[in-house]
Amino acid sequence: MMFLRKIIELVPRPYLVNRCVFPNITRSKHTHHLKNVQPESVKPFDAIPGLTPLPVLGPIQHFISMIGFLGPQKTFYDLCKVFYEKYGSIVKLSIFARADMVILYEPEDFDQIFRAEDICPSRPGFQTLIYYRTELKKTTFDGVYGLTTAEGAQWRDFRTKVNPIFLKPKLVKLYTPALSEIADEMLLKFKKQLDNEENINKNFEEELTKWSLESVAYVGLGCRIGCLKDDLKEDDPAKILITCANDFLKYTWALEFRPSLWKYFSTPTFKKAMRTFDRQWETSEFFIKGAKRQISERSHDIPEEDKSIIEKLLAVDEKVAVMMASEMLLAGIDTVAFSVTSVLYNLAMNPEVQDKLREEIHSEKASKRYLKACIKEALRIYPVVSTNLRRTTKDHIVRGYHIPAGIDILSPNEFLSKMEKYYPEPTQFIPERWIVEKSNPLYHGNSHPMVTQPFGFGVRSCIGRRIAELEIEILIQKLIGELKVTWTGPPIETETKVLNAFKKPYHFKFEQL
Ligand code: HEM
Repeated sequence: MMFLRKIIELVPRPYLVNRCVFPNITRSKHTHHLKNVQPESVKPFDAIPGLTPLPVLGPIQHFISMIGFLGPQKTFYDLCKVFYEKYGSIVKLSIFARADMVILYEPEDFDQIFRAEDICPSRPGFQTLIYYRTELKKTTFDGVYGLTTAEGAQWRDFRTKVNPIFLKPKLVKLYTPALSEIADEMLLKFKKQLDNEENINKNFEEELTKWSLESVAYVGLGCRIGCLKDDLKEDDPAKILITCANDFLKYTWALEFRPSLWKYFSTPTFKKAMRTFDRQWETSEFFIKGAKRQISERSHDIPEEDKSIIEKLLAVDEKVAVMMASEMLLAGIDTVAFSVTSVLYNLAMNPEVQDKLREEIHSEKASKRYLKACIKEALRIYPVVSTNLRRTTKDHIVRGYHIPAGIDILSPNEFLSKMEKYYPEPTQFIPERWIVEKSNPLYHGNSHPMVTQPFGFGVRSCIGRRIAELEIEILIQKLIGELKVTWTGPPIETETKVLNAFKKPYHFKFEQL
């Protein structure tokens, strides 16, 4: 700390950025005793087992390869497993310049906290994006901070405005035609390359990302943006959005999950991140203006229930509309592309499941029961978000320990979802568990309902869930309806880069039926 202070003293004031003070990062004193509770019956927060922090650095020594027992290459899943095996059901992590974290491994325990916090839940967002919106561009955003970064009343107001629009029953009917058209184009792209397996696998992630951006952009902006064009130029606004989405994760990972001094200095990566946020916002505004023009040029008014998400958002408030679109373009791309890859990989590895699904797709029945079960099962085994998170806003007692306000509570959903305790044959892809009767030992209801939560929990859960599910269902129906997919390599592995990601290379093989 002394060393840091010395450097800061040497730097001329205008170059110093005060990013050290973040809202909600402090917690109430651990020695503080809860009202109405016998002090001796409640163990203090600091008594929770976990990583022993070094002064100033926190438990960083555990993450340094060769010194600690963790090593730097682990996924969140691996970390959760190591902590559980070493410390048990409740684990504390203290990391320099972050709020203290507690991982709770018993679903009843995080259920208790998540429910008690579900009136206006706090979930710490990406600190760089929060800084950009609430400090650097404070006057531009003027209190409209979006769902991913807003907290308290600002989050509640925003969510109250957008919830009815996202939850309207006609959403599926409204967007199915356009999303089907986009999925058809994607299918055509695959079909054109069937005999070039190498090419398909090399470009697989990029092509899926373009499809998911095109799909979510249609919903968020109300128009096709042209991501699926073969000759996308670097300065095409669609290409800019793809680059911004990639860079967003790249820079967030570097600044917030790796050692970085961005809170004290404008490091080169920090400057690039701010430029990315600028470009992403300007491009969202550009597309929203286009959508606005199209709506105003329309000669007739259409019934309220047929109005698109964007038209309804614009009627609420233009700033909310741009912010919501901008967030959809960040949150709705890699999440959906990863989930589709997960479904396809599991179908490729389980040909009998794939055949059964294809039978449902080709049947005259309107039911998508088995398709939905396949998606649920893929998200259970490979969720894009490994752990859910809430920051406590009040005191709690869990397992006899005092947890004060300001603590980040992690529910290790991916880890729990692969435990025999909750699901028989937990690593096997068995979509039937989501549809069998209660009497069947596979029945998913035998597990605790909080164990598998790929879209999060309660009033702060994913607002894009229905859109994501619709996009995935439509694309999988098209692909599996016409193509047979197999996997020709060793089992796929994941890595954690902010979100879960699949390690390359891919080994998909698609064949025309
Ligand atoms: C399969 C795809 C997706 C998965 C697995 C997923 C998962 C999640 C999860 C776990 C959360 C945190 C929820 C919580 O804290 O309880 C979340 C939040 C969010 N997601 Fe998604 N998501 C997906 C797709 C999308 C899409 C397509 C959009 C945009 C339309 C979107 C927009 C958001 C937003 C804005 C939030 C913040 C909500 C809030 O804090 O009020 N997501 N998502």
